Parts: sequence; C-alpha cells; structure tokens
Amino acid sequence: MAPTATAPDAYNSETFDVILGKVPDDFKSLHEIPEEYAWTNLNEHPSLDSDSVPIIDLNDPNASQLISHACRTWGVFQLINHGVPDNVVEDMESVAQSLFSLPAEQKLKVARGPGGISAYLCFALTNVLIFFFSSITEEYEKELGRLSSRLTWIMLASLGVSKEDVKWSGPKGDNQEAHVLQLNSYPACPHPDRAMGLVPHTDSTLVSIIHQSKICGLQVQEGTGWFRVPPVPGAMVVNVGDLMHILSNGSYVSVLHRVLVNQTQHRLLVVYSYGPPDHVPNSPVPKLLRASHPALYPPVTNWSEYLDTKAKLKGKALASLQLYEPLTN
Ligand SMILES: O=C(O)CCC(=O)C(=O)O
Ligand SMILES: [Fe+2]
Repeated sequence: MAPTATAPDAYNSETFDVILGKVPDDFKSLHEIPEEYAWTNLNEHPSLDSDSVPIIDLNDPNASQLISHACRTWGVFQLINHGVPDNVVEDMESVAQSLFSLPAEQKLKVARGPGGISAYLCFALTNVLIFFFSSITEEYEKELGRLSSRLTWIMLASLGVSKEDVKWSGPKGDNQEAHVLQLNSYPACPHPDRAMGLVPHTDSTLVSIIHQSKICGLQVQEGTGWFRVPPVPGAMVVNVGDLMHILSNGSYVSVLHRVLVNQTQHRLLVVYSYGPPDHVPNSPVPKLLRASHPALYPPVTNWSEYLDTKAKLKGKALASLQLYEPLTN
C-alpha cells in the first residue's frame, strides 16, 4: 500500500536515514518546518476518528480468535489486561522521560557510529533512542519479551501452527528470539498540518508492542483511510510486522502506520520490537502452503538481512519479495 499523502523528497528517499545534525536536537529553536520535511497535502486525506481498531482483552475466553481476526483484517489491535504490571510500565516511562531530558551532548554520545548498536537517532522531526541491551530497562524487556512470545504463539496457533512447525522455535521453546527496545520522542510542533512524526511504514518484526503515553499521534491505514489509534488507559498497541506477514504466508497483514505530531504536547513512547533469532532464515510456514496458495515469499535469510533490504528499498521491501499476486475472494 502506498502512502496517501505526498511525501517530500527527504522522506521518499531517506525515510530511515539518520539526519542527525540537520535539525537541532530538541527542535526548540526551530520555529518553521524546514522545507525538506514539509508535507504539502496532509489534509487531503483526513484522519478518520474511529474506535474501530479492535480493543482485545487478553483474559477474554475468545482472545485467540479475536487476535487472529484482528491480525487478518487490521494488522493491529489494542491489548488490555496484557499482564505487564503498571509499575513496570510507569518505571519505563520515567526512564524514557529522564533520558530524553538529558543535555544533547550526553545523548549524542550514543549517536550511532559505524558498527554501533545502541543509538540516539533523529528521524525527520522525531528523536529515537534504541537499546539492544540495558540494565535499566531489564524488567520491562523481560515482561515484554514474555508478552510478545505469548502473542506470537497465539497468532500462529490460531493458524494451526505449533512450535514444532517453526524451525527457530528450537527444542527449548521460544527463549532465543531477538528484540530491540526503542524510545521515541515527538516534540510539540507548531505546524502539525505540515509535519509528520514518522512517515508511513510497516515494522520489520514479528510483532511490535507500543506503549503510548496519553498523547495521540499514531494512525494506521485500513483500505484507503487513516484511522487514529487513540491511547486507551492500560492498553498496549500490537502491530503485526513484516516477518509475521511472511511467516503466515500473508494471512496476517503487516500494518501500514504513521505518526502525526501534536501542536502543543510532547509525545513519548516505548516500542518493543520482537523478531526471530537473528541467524535463522524466515519463510512461510510449510504447513500453511497449499497448491492453490503456495509460498508468497522466498526464505528471507535472516532478520538483519531483511533490515538491510528494508533500508535500501524502504516501504517497497516486502512487496519486492512477493512471488505472485494472491487471488482475493
Ligand atoms: O509513535 C507511535 O505511535 C509509533 C512508533 C512507530 O511506529 C515505530 O517506532 O516504528
Ligand atoms: Fe512503526
């Protein structure tokens, strides 16, 4: 699916490239949007107010079916009663707040260098901190790891896929998957009608779990419309990512989403990205293949290689791998 607003060239060509240094770190001295980041027709595709993005209670006896249905249709849902303790979420939020309030020089110390892992980046008008490991966030990572794993296997089990059917799940179960923890900071922007916090994209994961604070911004595409995903107290947003799309042979859709900025309020959030162990190939689960619906994708060598493809082809990465156009009913 293509973005429905005209993106400035900087977004089209450099969506996920680091532009650190082009705009001030905290954007405070920025009163106008630099021309290369200005969107011209955001209003042509107004966001739809909607409570239709499913809200699913993990304690609901029908949770599995509801999750599976949401993954087939929207590729996203909000999850309540997810089991992550409130205090763990609140602590994580405070860590995010204090890290982003550090002086720029300190944050820039972790600006990603060649071969670096943890990173402080600036995408367009958004600051992002990425951790591959951090003891401060260990508790959150442990809880979110457990939740992501549970959701992944609920999603796959609903398609009739068990751990034995997925090579990387390994004899000891599912404790070897990789993850990335990311903190996003979207400073208030005086011209939200001309700026995008994050350009339309899909996540390169099995699932991503977003804890958003109380400020709106996230939107998902369904059909031709952009739907707001308002913060729901206690809920986490779960996105189906590209690797789940591939694994499920297209049954579950990797959701196209974007983030708008707020005119007066700073928005902070935490994204937990969950993927398979890095060294294993990912391909549609053989059990899901039918003569009438053979593998839609070739094996993707591994998560890092997929990320490289994504870095080169941006939003066209998943489509570039697709082997044929599936028939729609
Ligand atoms: O800001 C949000 O709500 C979503 C962030 C996101 O999509 C991402 O970091 O990939
Ligand atoms: Fe995303």
